Amino acid sequence: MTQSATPSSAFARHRPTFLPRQLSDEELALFVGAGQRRELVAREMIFRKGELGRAMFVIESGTIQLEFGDGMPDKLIGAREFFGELALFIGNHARVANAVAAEAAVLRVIEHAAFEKLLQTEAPLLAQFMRRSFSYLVASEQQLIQSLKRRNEDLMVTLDSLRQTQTQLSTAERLVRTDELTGLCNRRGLYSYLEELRSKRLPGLRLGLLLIDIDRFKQINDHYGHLAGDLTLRAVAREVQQAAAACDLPCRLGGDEFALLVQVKDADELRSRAAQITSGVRGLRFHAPAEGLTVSVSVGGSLCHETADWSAWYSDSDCALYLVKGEGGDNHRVIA
Ligand SMILES: Nc1nc2c(ncn2[C@@H]2O[C@H](COP(=O)(O)OP(=O)(O)OP(=O)(O)O)[C@@H](O)[C@H]2O)c(=O)[nH]1
Repeated sequence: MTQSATPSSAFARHRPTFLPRQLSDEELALFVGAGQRRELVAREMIFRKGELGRAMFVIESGTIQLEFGDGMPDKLIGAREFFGELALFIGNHARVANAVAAEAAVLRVIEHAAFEKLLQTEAPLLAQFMRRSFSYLVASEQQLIQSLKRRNEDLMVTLDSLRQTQTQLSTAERLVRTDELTGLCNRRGLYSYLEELRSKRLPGLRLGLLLIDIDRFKQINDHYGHLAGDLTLRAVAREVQQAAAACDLPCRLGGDEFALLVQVKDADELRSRAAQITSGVRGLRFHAPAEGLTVSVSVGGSLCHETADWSAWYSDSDCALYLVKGEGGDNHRVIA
């Protein structure tokens, strides 16, 4: 490919693509003879995108920059090349790019009337010129379609990786709120649940809090080992989970302490949930390494005052739990 005139240093930095569109000696002579000479200084505008054109241009010397915009790369064209020909082929054609002198240049401007005249006197040469010109335009369109396809593919890949990141983020967010050992919500999960509690309330139901603490859990660890302790925590977590309805939140607050935040009709329903947990845990049976182990829990509960907050609810239920522990555990007590 023969390159056009050297672009100025400003253009060398963001050098656009060169495209071969050089006229033959005969075509050049024809257009130089028929066109008006126009001299341009660097950065002089020839036409703007969207303007209706009625002339084509042949470059005798210098470099012209075609700026298509919309993220398309600019083109630099030079001596013996031409541009703006669609205005003559189609008539009143809106320019598809800005044309600006990249450096001082000399053009031949072929107006509509001059072109019509050439069509009559130099038909074979013009037919050859037009054929070549159309082939070039078709090739450019195909190039454009290819580049749009590539851009579309790149966009799909970016979208895909964004979706993956989104999934990873929501997985990470879920993990941060989940207790690893039992799969229940952890304290952080409980706090974010409390922030949205208002939107989760069901009409006509009271809020109740049960605190569940495993009795003498340290002894279980000491006697049966830490693994058996973990099995116990998982088994108790399942019992707490089973006592929860869809609108309730079972969670592990830490160590051997669990909580169940429920929405119930009254204190009796809260008591029956507490009883379900104590009897469920009492009935647990284990395989090795916790064979022979029996477990019990103490459950303290209270109905939550609507105007109070978590720390007040916790403190009320903890008082009830303290009473059960003081009486030897394996029981429940609900303060209404
Ligand atoms: N296996 C196991 N043990 C844990 C875990 N987290 C805390 N613990 C143990 O749980 C025990 C809790 O002991 P305490 O707070 O004295 O409670 P307790 O022995 O149940 O005493 P009471 O509540 O008064 O009956 C400690 O020995 C902790 O090391 C855990 O994730 N796995």
